[in-house]
Amino acid sequence: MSDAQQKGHADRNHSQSQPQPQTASVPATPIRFGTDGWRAVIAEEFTFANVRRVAWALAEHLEATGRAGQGVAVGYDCRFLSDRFAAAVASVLAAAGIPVLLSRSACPTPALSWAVVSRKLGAGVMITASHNPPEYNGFKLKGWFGGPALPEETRQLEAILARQEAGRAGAAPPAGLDLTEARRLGRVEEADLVGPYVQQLRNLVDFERLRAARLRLVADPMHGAARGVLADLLREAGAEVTEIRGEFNPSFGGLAPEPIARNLGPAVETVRRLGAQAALVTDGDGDRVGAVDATGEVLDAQRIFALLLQHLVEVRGWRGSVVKTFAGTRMVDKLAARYGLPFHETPIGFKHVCEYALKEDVLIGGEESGGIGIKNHMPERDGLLCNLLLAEIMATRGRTLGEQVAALMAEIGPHYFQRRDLHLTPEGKNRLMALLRDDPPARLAGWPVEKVDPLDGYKLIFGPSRWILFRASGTEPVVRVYAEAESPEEVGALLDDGLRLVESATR
Ligand SMILES: O=P(O)(O)OC[C@H]1O[C@H](O)[C@H](O)[C@@H](O)[C@@H]1O
Repeated sequence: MSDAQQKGHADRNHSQSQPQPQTASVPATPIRFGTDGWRAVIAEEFTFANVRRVAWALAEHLEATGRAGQGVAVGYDCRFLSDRFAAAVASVLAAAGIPVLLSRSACPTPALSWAVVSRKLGAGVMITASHNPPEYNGFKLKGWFGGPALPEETRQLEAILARQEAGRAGAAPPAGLDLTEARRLGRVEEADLVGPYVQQLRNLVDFERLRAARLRLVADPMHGAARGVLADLLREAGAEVTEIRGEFNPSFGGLAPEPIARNLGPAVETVRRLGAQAALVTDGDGDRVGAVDATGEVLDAQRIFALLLQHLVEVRGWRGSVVKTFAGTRMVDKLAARYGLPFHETPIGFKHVCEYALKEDVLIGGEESGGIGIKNHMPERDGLLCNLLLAEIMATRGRTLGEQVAALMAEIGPHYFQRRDLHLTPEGKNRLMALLRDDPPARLAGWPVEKVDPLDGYKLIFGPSRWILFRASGTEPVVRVYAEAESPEEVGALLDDGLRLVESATR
């Protein structure tokens, strides 16, 4: 990168002796990276001392992999103290002699990722707990390619953390360099990460087509890091936009910033009241997409994934393989087969999609949770880009999203989906998983189980269009039960019977 990086690199050898260790107790629970990064409750486990520990371990990891000199981008979302945690990360990395590009303001996660890719940095750190409730914060690690660090990399980082903690015997990690001093030494450079990212989105989306359509839209960033950014882009694209939940509000108005039906009441209400053509929604850090149709019905990410795949192939004429994680809809399998595209299914976590994107030409990769990434950008989810493409679909087809889904289902068959999140005790969770492993039911809701797939949790499969999956979340203390079938009633029946199974296993 810039001079700052160069200087920081040159200073690196002298820096190890500068930071002065402070004394503090060892964290009660070991720091673990879950489905995507380390998440914890603010002030309980997510403390400045622990954030510094993770940053210090990251510095060692980057030295070991030879990427330290390339520098690290550090960004943050709109959560409580996120800017301060990001500054703590920057100061520790700077103390280790690593050049840091620190975001000047809160930014969406894909903007941070784009900074890593476009400036060819060694890694990225995003302070965010994504879609989790307001009491959480987190540390997402991005690899040099912009996407979530691969499983092997997070394992190495955890191992370094464990070793450093054992060796440190109660002392806190170095406090880091004072930021003013770090800036003076050229080890920390502050920059606008949003502007260059917005420019990249302009290159990827058909703004002319959007301008001609003059859509009426609601933009709902859920008080998250895409606030202002998505709405401004849509306005630039000629849409008449009403932004809701765009104020800075680290308590997220009492709803978790996860774009699923139970949190989308305000978007549904606004679409209905204004007669808008859709609401386009992003999660707390802008890497997930959600939407509400003109009818006020929530469009889940399964349908969004299918619409985007269809658009990229049929309208853009793009090709490449299709990757979905384990809870993804069968619509995607069907479309990949219909278009003759290679198809892969992975465990949950976009890092697994990234593994494919790094070794082959992936057209689109995505998840039930709303994290979807496309080719010609970066191997990373991008909620803003997906929303702009949804607008592009409406503009191209001259239809609402709901009408486009209906047209698609008329071609490939009906697909309905629902997810329930259950708060079980750790023992309850273990008993449920043991039952599914050792003695899964032969039937559920009247359908015979054809296969049990243990790729991530346990998926009971009933033919080509019905399944139910039981799986422990890696980011929240819940067990998720996902089901897909041919009608909402069938999904309801599967979930009811699935929940009875959970009850009997955990009683
Ligand atoms: O179901 P969970 O383990 O909580 O994971 C849900 C999601 O969490 C994070 O957002 C990850 O980045 C995603 O890849 C994953 O799909």
